[in-house]
Parts: sequence; C-alpha cells; structure tokens
Amino acid sequence: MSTTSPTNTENRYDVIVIGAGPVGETLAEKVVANGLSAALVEHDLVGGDCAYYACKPSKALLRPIQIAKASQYLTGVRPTTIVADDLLARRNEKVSHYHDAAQKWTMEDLGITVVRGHGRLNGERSVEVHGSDGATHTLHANRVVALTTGTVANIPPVFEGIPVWDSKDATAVRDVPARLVIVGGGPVACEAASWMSALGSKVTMLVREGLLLGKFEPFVSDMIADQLTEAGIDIQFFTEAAEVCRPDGMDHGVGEIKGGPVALRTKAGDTIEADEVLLATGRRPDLGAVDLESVGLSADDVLEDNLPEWLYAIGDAGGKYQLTHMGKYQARTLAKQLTSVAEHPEDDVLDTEPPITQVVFTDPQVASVGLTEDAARESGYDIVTAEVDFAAVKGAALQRDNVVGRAKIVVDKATNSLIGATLVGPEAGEMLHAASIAVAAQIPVPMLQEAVPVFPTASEIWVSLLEQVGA
Ligand SMILES: Cc1cc2nc3c(=O)[nH]c(=O)nc-3n(C[C@H](O)[C@H](O)[C@H](O)COP(=O)(O)OP(=O)(O)OC[C@H]3O[C@@H](n4cnc5c(N)ncnc54)[C@H](O)[C@@H]3O)c2cc1C
Ligand SMILES: NC(=O)c1ccc[n+]([C@@H]2O[C@H](COP(=O)([O-])OP(=O)(O)OC[C@H]3O[C@@H](n4cnc5c(N)ncnc54)[C@H](O)[C@@H]3O)[C@@H](O)[C@H]2O)c1
Repeated sequence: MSTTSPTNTENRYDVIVIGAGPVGETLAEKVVANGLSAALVEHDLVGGDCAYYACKPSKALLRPIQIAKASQYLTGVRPTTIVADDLLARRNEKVSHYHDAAQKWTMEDLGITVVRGHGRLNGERSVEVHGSDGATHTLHANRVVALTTGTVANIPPVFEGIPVWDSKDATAVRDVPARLVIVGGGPVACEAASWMSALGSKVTMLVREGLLLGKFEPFVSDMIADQLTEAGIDIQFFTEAAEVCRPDGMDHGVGEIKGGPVALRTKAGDTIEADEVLLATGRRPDLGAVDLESVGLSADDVLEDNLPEWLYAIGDAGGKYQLTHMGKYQARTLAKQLTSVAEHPEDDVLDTEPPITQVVFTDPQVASVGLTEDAARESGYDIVTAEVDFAAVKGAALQRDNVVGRAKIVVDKATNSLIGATLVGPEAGEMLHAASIAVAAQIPVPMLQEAVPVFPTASEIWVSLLEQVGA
C-alpha cells in the first residue's frame, strides 16, 4: 500500500480526493498538472465504477449488438449474429479483466499519490484511510478534501434482504440467466435489456410508469419500446413487484446468478417466475461511509450544497448529475478554481451550469442536450419546436433500410436560439455535439443555417429542423 510518497513523510497534500473514479481521477490529474500535490484514495479499483462496472463494460457489450442490428437492416450485407462468449470476452478485455494495475501506474506517472484503502473524514481537512492490510493512516489536506465516491444502487423495499442483481452484476455478467426480469425503465434498464437479450436471456421489463426513459421527450419511449419489443423483450408498463420470494437466494459473486428461481407477484396479482432479477431502479450518492457526521455534516448538506470551504462533493457523489462527462466537467472547473491565481480560490463557488448532455446507447441511440419541451415550458420559456423523422431526410434515410429515427429541437423565442435538442437514431450519439455547441453557445437560428450539412449525411436533419423554426 502506497500511503506516502518519498517526498511526503507527513502525509500532507494540497488536495485529498476520496474515490478514484473518472471524476476523482480528473480532479487529481488537473491539480497536479498545475503544481499542487494530490492524494487519491480508493478502496476498490482505480478507475471507478465507470471503468469496470458501468459505462465502459456496458458500451463494450452494446457496440457489437448495434453493428449486428445494422447488418440486419442493410440490403447487400448478410445479417451477422452475436456470439455470446466472444461478446463477454470483449467486455473482459475492455475492463482489463478487472485489474487496475495499469490505471494505478497511469495516475502515479502523473505525479498523483494513490492510496489504497477506505477513506473517511475525521476532522477538518483530515482523512483517515483504513488500508486493506489493516493499517490506518491519517492524511492532511493543505487546501481541500473532495468526495468523489460515486453512487450505490437503490433497493425497493420489497427486495430488501433478497439477493438479486444490480447494474454491477449486469455489466459484469458471467452467468446468463435464461429468464431475466428487469425492474425499471431508465437508461440502465433499457441498455441492460438490450445486451442481456442479445446474450440469450428471455427478458421481461417491469416498468412502474407508462414510459421508458421518462426523463427524455415523450416520443422517445414509443420508439425504444418498439425496438426492444422487436428484439423479443416483454415490456409490462404500470407494473411493479408487490411480493418477492427466492427461498435459496445466495450471493455467489458479482455477475453470477444469485441462487434458484425467483417468484414475483405483481401489484396486478400476476405471478412471474425468473432465474434472476435486475434492479435498475436508480442510484443515490454513496455518502454513508465517509463519516460526514465526524465534521458535523450530513448527506443533506452535500445535496443542498451547504459544505464548508475546505470540502467538496462532485461527480455522482455530489447528487447533481449522474453522468461521467458532467462529473468530469465539474472536476475540471474545481481544478481551475483551486489552481487559479486568486488567494483563496476555494471561496469561489462552482456556479457554471452547462447544458446537460446524455446518450443512451440503445438501438436507436437516444441523444439529448439541454431542455425538453415540457421542461422548457415549466421553466417559463416562450418556445417554438420542430421535429423531423430520419426517414423523411435523404441523408438520414440512407443510414439503414427502414431507418428508425426522429429529431426535435426546442428554440427560445426571446433569443431565437436552441435551448434543447433530442436526436434518436442509429448514430445519434455522434451527431449530438453539433446540437450541444448550438445550445451552449446560444447561436441564433439564422447563423446555424449558415452551417451547411453535407449531402448525403444524417446531419441534413438540421436543414428541415431549422427551416421549421426559422424566421
Ligand atoms: C450500468 C451503467 C452504465 C452507465 N453508462 C454511462 C454512460 O454511458 N455514460 C455516462 O456518462 N454515464 C454512465 N453511467 C453513469 C456513470 O457510471 C457515473 O456517472 C460515473 O461513474 C460517475 O463517476 P464518479 O467518478 O463520480 O464515480 P464512480 O465511477 O462511481 O467512482 C467512485 C469511486 O469511489 C470509490 N469509493 C467510494 N467510497 C469510497 C471511500 N470511502 N474510500 C475510497 N474509495 C471510495 C469507489 O470504489 C469508486 O471507485 C452509467 C451508470 C451505470 C450504472
Ligand atoms: N448511457 C448513459 O448515459 C447511462 C446509462 C446507464 C445509467 N446512466 C445513469 O445512471 C443513473 C442510474 O440509472 P437508472 O436507469 O438506474 O436510473 P433512473 O433513475 O434513470 O431510472 C430508474 C427507473 O426505475 C424506476 N423505479 C424507481 N424506483 C422504483 C421502485 N421502487 N419500483 C419500481 N420501479 C422503480 C423509475 O421509475 C425509473 O424507470 C442515471 O442517472 C442514469 O442517467 C446513464
């Protein structure tokens, strides 16, 4: 265990970061690059959930599935199929077989001190680390302590104490259950339904509300539900588990089936039997084990942004976003504050609010930036919207035979600039950044019309969208 660097016998660092996910790593990297010292404390794998149990493995699984699906909708190509063992091998390779040595070296090469162990606060600017070897060390921060501890899964009360899967198991799947019930209809549920079905599970989704991906424009739900249904997934809306029984449940390890069959009785009184259940019911900041109470604080103080000047919580732990790129943005912003020329830059607040960008890697992909129509109206904007089907635009229609896609923009009448966009389509994630730039820079519609999309690309959707809202 590396608790001290050779030049730092007092365990004193300018910045102490608890949690070595992408957000903690980015913060440590940026402050060290600007001349401060940083310790990065991690009790599991350096790289965080994102690298081993969330973004990276899920996208490693989904990309070949997307290519296989494209091959089924392109005449001139023989449809290709998924080979489950090869797909799992690809996932294993992309997560470095769940070893983090290379990632730890990368951090150390940058000049960051990586400290293996569980970190908790034990006073102002003070962090106690319980190492896996049983030793305890105290680290002292000259400037700030940052909590970048990520999230834990929400467990609905009816599943308390019953061993079932959460998203970690689904991304690390080793045993493919023949019958899988997924509870939830958000990004985890929709993405995991796609890869588990492709791996051979017969998937049933229990969705409490009437929509999939309910945080996006309402048209998204129908498009994704149609595609998941076509893949053989049974989606049951307005349903949730009222009773769960798994007599021989046992935790055999991450990604392994956790015992014998599970019987679920729904609120409507139906009984469903499955070989595994995946809870995709949201996640909450992992703040329970950092001992905020030791410095007179609680998790509510984090969520209400009521922290002393020496303590920050960013990334998923901060409760504002649960997206890697948004957390990394916060880390870059905080690093800039900490390394600016101001005498006490930590007195500044993280007050910049970029538009939120997100891509859900279903097929078609769902990409969004900024506000939906409903959210814009609720925020008091006077808006105009435009929508277009990919099939109606020559460049986009060439993506696949019978292409499935739709785009929508939300324009603020006062500034005549975009405040939101949603793109659903085969490669929509790669198309999003044009919309993100338009929203972030508040580019007026007439100026956007001067950026001429190439024929025949899917970006030609912009011509139609902007004509609809143009003066
Ligand atoms: C299945 C799934 C797929 C996702 N896909 C995407 C995607 O495609 N794109 C996207 O933008 N977002 C995605 N997300 C969300 C994304 O994973 C998170 O937003 C991201 O991981 C947040 O990064 P973080 O650094 O804040 O936390 P994490 O990546 O969760 O890292 C936190 C780290 O802190 C460590 N830690 C916690 N407590 C302590 C402690 N007390 N002491 C020491 N170490 C500690 C943990 O072990 C962990 O390594 C996905 C989430 C899930 C569940
Ligand atoms: N590609 C991506 O960007 C990506 C992929 C996966 C996850 N994520 C992020 O990770 C986080 C977690 O994702 P998620 O899909 O688990 O969360 P979510 O909050 O987006 O969705 C949770 C779903 O579970 C349902 N639910 C909640 N409690 C329930 C209960 N007690 N019983 C039945 N249903 C219940 C909700 O109605 C919703 O459908 C999100 O913030 C998400 O944006 C992002």
